Amino acid sequence: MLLVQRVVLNSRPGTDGEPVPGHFRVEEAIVGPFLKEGQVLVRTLFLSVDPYMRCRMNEDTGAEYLAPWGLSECVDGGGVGVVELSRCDGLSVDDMVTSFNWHWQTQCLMDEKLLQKVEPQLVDGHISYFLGAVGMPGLTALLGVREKGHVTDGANQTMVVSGAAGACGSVAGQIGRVDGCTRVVGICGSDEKCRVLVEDLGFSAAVNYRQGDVATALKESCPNGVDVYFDNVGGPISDAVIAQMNNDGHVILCGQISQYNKDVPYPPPLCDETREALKSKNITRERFTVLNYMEKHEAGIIQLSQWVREGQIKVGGNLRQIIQRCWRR
Ligand SMILES: NC(=O)C1=CN([C@@H]2O[C@H](COP(=O)(O)OP(=O)(O)OC[C@H]3O[C@@H](n4cnc5c(N)ncnc54)[C@H](OP(=O)(O)O)[C@@H]3O)[C@@H](O)[C@H]2O)C=CC1
Ligand SMILES: CCCCCC(=O)/C=C/[C@@H]1[C@@H](C/C=C\CCCC(=O)O)[C@@H](O)C[C@H]1O
Repeated sequence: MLLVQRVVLNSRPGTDGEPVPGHFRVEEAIVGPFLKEGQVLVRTLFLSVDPYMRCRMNEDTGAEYLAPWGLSECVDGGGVGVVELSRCDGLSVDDMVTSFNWHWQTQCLMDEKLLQKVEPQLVDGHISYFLGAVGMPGLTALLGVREKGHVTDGANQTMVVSGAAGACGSVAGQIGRVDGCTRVVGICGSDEKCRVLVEDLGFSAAVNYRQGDVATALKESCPNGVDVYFDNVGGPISDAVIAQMNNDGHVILCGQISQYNKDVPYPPPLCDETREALKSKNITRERFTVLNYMEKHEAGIIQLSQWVREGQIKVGGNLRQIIQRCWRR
C-alpha cells in the first residue's frame, strides 16, 4: 500500500463565481495494495491547468463531452508521468505516458486504456511539452488553423489571435506564419507578453488589451483589415476584432475564456452588431473541438514535434500555466 497526496474539489464557485484556491484541498490517501491485470502504477511528473477545467467545477459543465468534477473527489485532467509498476503487455517500467484523465495525485493506479505512451526523444526530453505545444493545446492550434482557418499561402492574409500568449494562441499564431499569412497579430494582457510574442515567437505585432483602446491599436497593426481570427477569448475583444474583419473572412471559434465565469451557454450569445457583421460580410464562424479530430492527432504530434525541434515553432515556456512541480515519492 502507498500513501499519496492528492487534490480534491472542496466546493464549487457557482456558475458566476471566480475560482479561488479554497475551492480545492490537498489530502492524503491510500493507493493499492493490488495492481489488477491491465493496470499500471504511475508517478505524476507534470499536470496541466486548462481553461475548460473552470467548466468542470460546475455541477453542469455545459458541454456534453465534459464531466463535472465530483465534490471531495480527486480532480483530473491532462498529465504526464512515468510507469513504476506494470501488469500490462503494452507498458513497461520507466515508460513515459500521458492521459486526458490524469488524477491530480502523486502516484496513481491507471488502466492501460486511458494512457498513451509518449517518446521523450520527440521533444528532446522536455516531456512537459506533451501537455503544451506538442500536446492537446498544440493540436488545437494546428487543427484549428488547418480545419477552420482557410489560410492560403500567397493570399496576403492577416491573422489575429486572441489569448495569443497562451498555450493554444502562441502556437496558432506561429502556425499562421508558417502556413503563409503575411501578418500575424496577437492580443494579450501585458507588455511583457507582447514583447515575447514579437521578439521571441515572430508575431508581426501585439496588442495589450489592458492598455488603451483595442480597436485603435488593431487598426494600426492590421492596416489591410483581418482575414482570419483565431478566437480564444470571446466577449468585447472578439467584437472589436470581428468589426475589423474583411469580407469572406474566417473566425476559428476555439474558446471563449472571458465568459467562463458567467452563467451563459457555450458558445455565449453574440451582440447584435457582431452577429450582423458576420452575416453582412459573409464571415464563417464554426465551432472547433480538437476531440473531434482524433484520427489526425498522431500525425499532428509528429508535425508539431518536428517544428519544435527545428526551431520553427518556439515554446513559450514561461507563458504556460503548467504546474511544474515535480512530485516526489
Ligand atoms: N476548442 C478546443 O478544442 C479547445 C479549446 N480551448 C480553448 O482555447 C482557449 C485557450 O486555451 P489555452 O491556450 O490552453 O489557455 P491558457 O491558459 O494557456 O491561456 C489562456 C489565456 O487567456 C487569457 N485570458 C484569460 N481571461 C481572459 C479574459 N477575461 N479576457 C481576455 N483574455 C483572457 C489569459 O492571458 P492574458 O493574461 O494575456 O489575457 C490566459 O493566459 C480557451 O478558451 C480554451 O477553452 C483549449 C483547448 C481545446
Ligand atoms: C464549455 C467549455 C468549452 C471549453 C472549450 C475547451 O477548452 C475545450 C477543451 C477540450 C478539452 C477537454 C478535455 C477532456 C475531455 C474529457 C474530460 C472529461 O470530462 O472526462 C481537451 O482535452 C480537448 C478540448 O476539446
